[in-house]
Amino acid sequence: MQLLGCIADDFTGATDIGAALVKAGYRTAVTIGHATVESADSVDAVVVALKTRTTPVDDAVDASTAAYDALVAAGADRFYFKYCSTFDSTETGNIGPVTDALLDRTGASTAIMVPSFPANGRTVYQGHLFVGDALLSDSSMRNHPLTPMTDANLERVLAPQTSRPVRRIGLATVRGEQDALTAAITETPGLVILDAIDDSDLARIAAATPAEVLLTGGAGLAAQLTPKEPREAAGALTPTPGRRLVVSGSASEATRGQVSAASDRMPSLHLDLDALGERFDAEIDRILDWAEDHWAAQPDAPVLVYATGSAADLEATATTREEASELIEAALARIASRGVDAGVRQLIVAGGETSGSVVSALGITELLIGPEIAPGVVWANATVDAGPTISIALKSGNFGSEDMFSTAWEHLA
Ligand SMILES: Nc1ncnc2c1ncn2[C@@H]1O[C@H](COP(=O)(O)OP(=O)(O)O)[C@@H](O)[C@H]1O
Ligand SMILES: O=C(O)[C@@H](O)C(=O)COP(=O)(O)O
Repeated sequence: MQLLGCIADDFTGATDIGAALVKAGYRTAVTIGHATVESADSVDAVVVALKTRTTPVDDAVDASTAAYDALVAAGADRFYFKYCSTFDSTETGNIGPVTDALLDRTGASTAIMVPSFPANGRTVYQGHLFVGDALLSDSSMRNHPLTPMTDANLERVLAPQTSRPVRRIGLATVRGEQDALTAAITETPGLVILDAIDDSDLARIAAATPAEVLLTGGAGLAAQLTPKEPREAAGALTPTPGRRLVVSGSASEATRGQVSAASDRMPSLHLDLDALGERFDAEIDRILDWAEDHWAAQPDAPVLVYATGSAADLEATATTREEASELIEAALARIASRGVDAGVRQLIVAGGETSGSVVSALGITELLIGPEIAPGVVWANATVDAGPTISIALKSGNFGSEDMFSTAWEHLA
């Protein structure tokens, strides 16, 4: 038996890697933050979705090692720590500390660090992470509300987060002889950052990395792994008919473009943080009444509730960013859950942290991966609080085409 155990540091990342593994031919289960992996016997990979990207280091380490233990109990014998393709982290973690803890737990001496995701424009060259044609530090990630990324040099970002040596392997070695690449990966213990600028680089890295080395990175590398017995990629899901809702807590550039495109095409409501801060419950009631009017008038049309439409919104509140972000996540989680009570069966959630809050509020424990909407974004089916099944798409901040809030529904058909 060979079961790949993946630990994802946020929920959008979990569906991102789940989709990549399904495409690579793995039968894959995505479980939400809980330790029992019920379907392990019938799958080739299990992804445990955590919400540890921005939690305190100790909490992230505890949750990740608990997930690791559950995966071992389920029979996993190879491990993958999935973090963001833009290496989202703070000065203290959590990429370095979680990698260290997983190395301690597995007994492996080496971890490869491979955030590249070429299909979404994330590439690593000379140890520097690019987003499209810009260095990470010149991309919109520089202004992320929770994990601003102001340095594209991955060695410099990672070194303060880990107690182990950090080194890197350049593109010439990645593109050279496989044996030499394997030797370069394993020659000394530590965390090894690898250059990769297209999928064939990732395929070479996947092929050259021995099974005992801890895999870490974005979903791009996962798409190049090969299961023992490759299966056909997942087919279409059976969508549940019902109302459609988009909740967006993401402040990322791509989401802002999607919000702006959607405002011309569907009823859209911008969260009023001051009103939420002063009278949370009454404001949620008002938003649900507003949505109900639109659903009643046009049952198939989606409605959008969003936190940030422009970069200026990030500065516009009287509260601190942390308070604003907590308020937004709480509000969108409540709106999604009240929406499901009101008949929403097709739901898009934009933002990784936001997805964590919404999925937890809905009591979802497992996601069944379905059709792709865009690279890294998929529909999944999930049971809400042991009640209705809904189709849900967890959209990472910077993924998806500009019109996806109005076109994603077509992929469910
Ligand atoms: N206008 C705003 N002011 C403060 N925080 C915000 C604002 N808009 C969004 N946020 C917060 O920023 C975070 C965005 O993170 P996330 O949901 O992961 O989105 P992304 O996938 O774009 O990174 C969330 O915690 C959200 O509540
Ligand atoms: O690897 C990626 O880029 C995504 O899977 C991801 O983790 C994105 O995070 P959010 O932008 O916070 O959704």
